[in-house]
Amino acid sequence: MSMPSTPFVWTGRVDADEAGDTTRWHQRIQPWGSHAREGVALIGFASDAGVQRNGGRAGASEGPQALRRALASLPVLDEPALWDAGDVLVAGDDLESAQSALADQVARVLSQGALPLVLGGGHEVAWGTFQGIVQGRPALRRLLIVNFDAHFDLRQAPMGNSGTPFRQIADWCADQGRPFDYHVLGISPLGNTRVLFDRAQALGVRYALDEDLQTENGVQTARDRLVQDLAACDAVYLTVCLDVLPGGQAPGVSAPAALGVPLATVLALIQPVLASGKLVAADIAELNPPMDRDGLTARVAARLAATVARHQGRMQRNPM
Ligand SMILES: N=CN[C@@H](CCC(=O)O)C(=O)O
Ligand SMILES: [Mn+2]
Ligand SMILES: [Mn+2]
Repeated sequence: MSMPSTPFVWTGRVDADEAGDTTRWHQRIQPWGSHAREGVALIGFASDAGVQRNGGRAGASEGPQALRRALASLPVLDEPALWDAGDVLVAGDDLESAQSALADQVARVLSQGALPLVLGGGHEVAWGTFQGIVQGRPALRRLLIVNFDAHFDLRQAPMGNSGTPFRQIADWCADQGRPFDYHVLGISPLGNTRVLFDRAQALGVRYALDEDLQTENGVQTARDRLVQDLAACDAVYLTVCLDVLPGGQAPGVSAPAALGVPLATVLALIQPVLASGKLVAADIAELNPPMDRDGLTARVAARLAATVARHQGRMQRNPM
C-alpha cells in the first residue's frame, strides 16, 4: 500500500555554471529507509476517497506528485536532511485501510527521529496523520491541533470523509478520556452550517473567522490566542487545508474560497507554531492539480512545505 510502483523521480533545474552552492531539493532528497534519522520525511497520501464521499471535486489523489514537482527546484538553504517515504495509495474506496497505512508510516518516521510532512490528498489525511502521531508518541498528553481551514471538518457522517476528520479525532479523544485540543484559523462563516458552529462550541474549539484575519489588528488578536494555546500544549500537529487561501491564490482545491486568508497571513500565523519548537507532524491537504491554474496552488503548497522544512533545519542547528 505504501510506495507506488513507479516512485517519483526527483529532477529539476541544475545550475552547473555557478561556482557556489546551488543545491535544490531534487539534489538533496533521498529515499526514506531504515538508515534515515532526523530531518524531514515526505509521505504522500494519494487519496480522492474522502472528497468523493463528501460530494466534492475529485483530483486530490494527484496532489502528492504535483507537490513534489513544485518542491523539486526550490533552493536548499537551511533545510535539514530531506527524505521521500513514497505514497500511501487508496485501493478503490478503502479509505480506512489507507488511513491506517498512513498512520503506520507516520509512526515509523517519528520513531526514527524525523518530522513527518504529509502531502495530501483530501483532508481525510488528518485522521491518518493524527493516528500516526498517537502511535508514534504514545506518551503525549496535550497534543494541540492547529488547522488552517475555511471549514471545521467536524461533520457527522456514516463513513469518514474529507469533512469529518476532526470529529473522528474528537470522538477518539472522548473515548480515551483525553482532551480534544483544536484551534482553527480561517473559518468561513459562509462555509459551515449552524450545526458545525454549535458542535465547535460544544467541543471547546478555538477559532478565528476568515473575515477577522483581513486586518492587522485581527491577525494580532488571533496570533495572541494561538500563542497562548501553544504555550499550554506539549506538542503541536499542524494541518493546512489549502482552501483556507483566497481562490485567486489557491484555485486548485475542491472548494475554492471567495474571501480566504492571504498566503502572507497564513505564513505569519504559522511562524509561532514553528517557533514553539513543539511541532510533531504536519500535513498539507486538498491540493487538486486538475483544478489548478499555472501550478499556482502547488507552488503555494510547496512554499508552505518548504517553510516547515527550513524551520526544522534551523531548529536542528540551534536547538531551543
Ligand atoms: N475538507 C473539506 N471539507 C468541506 C468541504 C466543503 C465544500 O465542499 O463546499 C466540508 O465538508 O465542509
Ligand atoms: Mn477546507
Ligand atoms: Mn479541511
